[in-house]
Amino acid sequence: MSSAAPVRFLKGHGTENDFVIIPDPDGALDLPAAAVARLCDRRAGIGGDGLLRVVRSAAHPEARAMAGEAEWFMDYRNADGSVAEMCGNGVRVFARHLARAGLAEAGELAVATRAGVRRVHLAKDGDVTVRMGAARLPAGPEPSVTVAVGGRTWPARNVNMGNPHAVAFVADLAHAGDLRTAPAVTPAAAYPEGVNVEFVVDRGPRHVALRVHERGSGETRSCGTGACAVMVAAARRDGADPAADGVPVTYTVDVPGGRLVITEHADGGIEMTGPAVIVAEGTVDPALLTASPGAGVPNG
Ligand SMILES: N[C@@H](CCC[C@H](N)C(=O)O)C(=O)O
Repeated sequence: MSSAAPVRFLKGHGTENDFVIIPDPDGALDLPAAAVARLCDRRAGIGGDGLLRVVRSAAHPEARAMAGEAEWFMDYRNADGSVAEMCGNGVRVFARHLARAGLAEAGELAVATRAGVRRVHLAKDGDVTVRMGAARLPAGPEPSVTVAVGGRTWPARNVNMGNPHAVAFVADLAHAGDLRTAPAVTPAAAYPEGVNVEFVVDRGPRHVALRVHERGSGETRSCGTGACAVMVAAARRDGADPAADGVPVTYTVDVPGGRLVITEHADGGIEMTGPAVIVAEGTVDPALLTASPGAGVPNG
């Protein structure tokens, strides 16, 4: 262990989309992309699909304007260290951590994210519900982008949940292959900041299942924003549009790591319910945050 003070962490997941949680209330930690990637490394670090830094909104330049509405800012990073606007599973786990740590009351809670303030409802135990905001997608029922893996291509819907998604309905989830590399999405100009790609099959009426390749993380066991994007794409495909019909619609979305239940309301707002679990906590050797790439962390 290096002589600098150890850094506290927790580990949590939502439908097995797993996160390193770093409490940093005053925004005092230097967390460059390389340090985040080392913390998320599953062999040489703690391991996670992403990292949730827990910072007071007032202490973070990107969140200061939201401080009156939401005391805490979810500074979300992907496993490669890149910054993302929003993480749907992450925000449930973030809220669970706040309540468990006595930093927020169970019940209604606002969390600042780069995509804006998200309202969370959590009981002491059990599932957590998040108001995810409205989806943004091109008008009309037609897919506007194409996803390709191996020799196969599919039409896909461009759905923005604060972060970008391409949703492709496929005959079999196995057709997505091993997803070790990112699927090709065209036109690339539709996603100047990169894209998360969801592959979807039907499981029954208003019930679908997905696999996802996440921007900055690779294939994960779940993606909350992705599941919301899938729900909206499935609803439009099925002829349902609550903002136009005035009738809310609910889908069950199975992910490799569990199940999410998602409702689109008549005001366009999307509500997602799913689990959020903290599984461990401890301290990290601060050398992990400063080690040069490939150097590893010295023992002792
Ligand atoms: N797993 C998250 C999404 C995390 C961000 C994503 N990889 C991106 O870069 O947009 C979720 O649960 O929504």
